[in-house]
This record gives sequence, structure tokens and C-alpha cells, in this order.
Amino acid sequence: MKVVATEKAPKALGPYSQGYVHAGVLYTAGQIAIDPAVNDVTATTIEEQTEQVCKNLGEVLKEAGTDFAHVLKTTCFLADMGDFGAFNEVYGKYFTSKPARSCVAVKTLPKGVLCEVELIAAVEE
Ligand SMILES: C=C(N)C(=O)O
Repeated sequence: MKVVATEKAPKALGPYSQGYVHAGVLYTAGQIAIDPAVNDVTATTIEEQTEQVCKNLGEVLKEAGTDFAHVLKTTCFLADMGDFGAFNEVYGKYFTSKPARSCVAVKTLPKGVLCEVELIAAVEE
């Protein structure tokens, strides 16, 4: 089991890691739209926040030695299901292999953000 940690993605907000690799599989924490350069949420719209989330996940994937093409499953959390279409527009640019997915609306997310995404990906060994 190997912990994944990169300064190119936001630091954990609590007692968790950015990701773990075990048996050739990466499990990430949920990423929210924190810009790691300033350690804060600067994006405001669902489109901007989804971009930042995907960029953050891209850095965690890279650190683990894998990429978006190897993602098996994502779980997406939206603060408002009314954002579903706009979220999908940006999400679809990154997850072009269309991994399995669950998408749910939740009451609130950390730091009051609009979306959070976690994923499971294969890591070539
Ligand atoms: C942002 C998170 N992944 C968390 O608080 O668990």
C-alpha cells in the first residue's frame, strides 16, 4: 500500500490522504475546487470549479503514475443537481473514456463548493 502525495494538488483538509495505491489500483480522496497555488477556492462558477477539480485529480493521477484514460469509476457530488449539464460539459472533456460513475446531489460540501469528485483508477505495474 502506497500513499499518494503531491504539492501540485490541494493538501487534505482533514485526516485523510490525497490517495492510496494498493494492488495496482488508485483510490483518491474527493477533490474540491481548491487552487493549490493559493490553497483556497478562487473558482466561482460550476464550470470553473469543475475545471479546478479535474486539474487537481489530474495531478493526483500523475503522481500515482496513471492518467484519466485509466480511470475505472468516479463518484461525483453536486450541491445542486441543476448544475448537472454544465458539470458534465467540463467533466466530459477530461473523462473521455467515460468511466463508470455515480452522481448525487448533497446538502453541502466542504468550503461551500459546488462539486466534489473522487475516483478509482488502474495503475500499470
Ligand atoms: C474534501 C475532502 N475530500 C474531505 O473533506 O474529505
